[in-house]
Amino acid sequence: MLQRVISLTVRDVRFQTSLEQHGSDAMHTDPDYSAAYVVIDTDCGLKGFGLTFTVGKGTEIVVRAVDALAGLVVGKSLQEIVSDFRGFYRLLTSDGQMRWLGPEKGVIHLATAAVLNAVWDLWARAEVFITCADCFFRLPEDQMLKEGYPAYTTSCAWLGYPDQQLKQLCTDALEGGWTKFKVKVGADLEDDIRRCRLIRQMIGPNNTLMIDANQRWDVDEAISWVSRLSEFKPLWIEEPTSPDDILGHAAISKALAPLGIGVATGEQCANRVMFKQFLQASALQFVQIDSCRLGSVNENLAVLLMAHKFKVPVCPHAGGVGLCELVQHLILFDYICVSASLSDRMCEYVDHLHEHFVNPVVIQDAHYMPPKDPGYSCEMLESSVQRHQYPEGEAWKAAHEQMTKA
Ligand SMILES: C[C@H](O)[C@@H](O)[C@@H](O)[C@H](O)C(=O)O
Ligand SMILES: [Mg+2]
Repeated sequence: MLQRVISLTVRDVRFQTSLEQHGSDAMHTDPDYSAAYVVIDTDCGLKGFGLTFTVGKGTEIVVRAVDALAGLVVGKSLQEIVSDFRGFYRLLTSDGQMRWLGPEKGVIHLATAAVLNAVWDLWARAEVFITCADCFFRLPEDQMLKEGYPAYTTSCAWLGYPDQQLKQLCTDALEGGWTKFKVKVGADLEDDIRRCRLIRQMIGPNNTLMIDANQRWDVDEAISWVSRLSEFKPLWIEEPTSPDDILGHAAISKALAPLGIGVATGEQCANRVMFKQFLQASALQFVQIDSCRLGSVNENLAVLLMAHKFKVPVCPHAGGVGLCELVQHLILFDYICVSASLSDRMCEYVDHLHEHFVNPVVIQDAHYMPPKDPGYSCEMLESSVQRHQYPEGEAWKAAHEQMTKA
């Protein structure tokens, strides 16, 4: 058997996280964590699972884009794909007609990520992975197996959470061994001051605080707003302004450096070319790769190598639905094969929706423990997919009925 791809299906799967304000921030006030979920079937029965993350409406557009790319995958053998993976990547991103939709940005690139994530999953399941015998790689690998990769939590302080909930979640997280916390900011300065003060008081001076504005400000506004929050000693301000404004980020970085605050960005950084310029312009101090925004493992590896060259730490964006499951592979690769450093490095963790995965992430003592099952860890439980498929799944039918009653 050639492991030839015989079909590629994609489904629109959405979770009603907005009901309880999970995932809310200054720009995305009612996110329903969602995925365009891809399954690749091969002639030998082996399957590959992939997804890209979205926040609700519009997932159907990503689904259509995946459908449009499917013809480039179906009929190919896995061998044909991986023996020239660069060529295959270019086939998906450089189709003479479809590249007009990007190139390598927006909906079409999210779709590319979903497809390629499934191809990587298929490849990983097909191969018996050979552990690196080389003693340099061996050491970091053993360390990861024993201790795991350090994580930080964003789950305590979504923007829509009331103070009481924030306090409770923070207390629980501290008890659970968490030492690094991210707080959403950017909608109202007085609220931010109150919430940051509360969290800083609870976590004490030695734990780490990060703040995230999700692109809410102009450049000057970002500098003055964050300066007002500097007394709470955040390690970074994340996405202070438009994700495309490289020189704006450089100006913010320069202005905040004397306050000891770095700039982090990447969850909406369109592609490796943008990352290259961010790095060249000293516009970020923390690289936040994203497993679904960039073109899967292929493009993320390019960014990891560039970050290493520029000596900028990588702290991946995760959370959403399935992002933790995916990105743990990338950050482990970064540590074992590229950076071998944990200095200023940590991977985001968000405590939602893991129960819908066949092999959910394992967190121990605020660390990601290396996944043991073959593949890219984003196979969802079929029962969850069916229940949450939009709009026909039971979860959505029930929601719709409730809305029509009200
Ligand atoms: C809408 C989402 O929850 C975002 O708020 C989230 O990705 C966030 O920016 C993060 O850094 O985790
Ligand atoms: Mg963010």
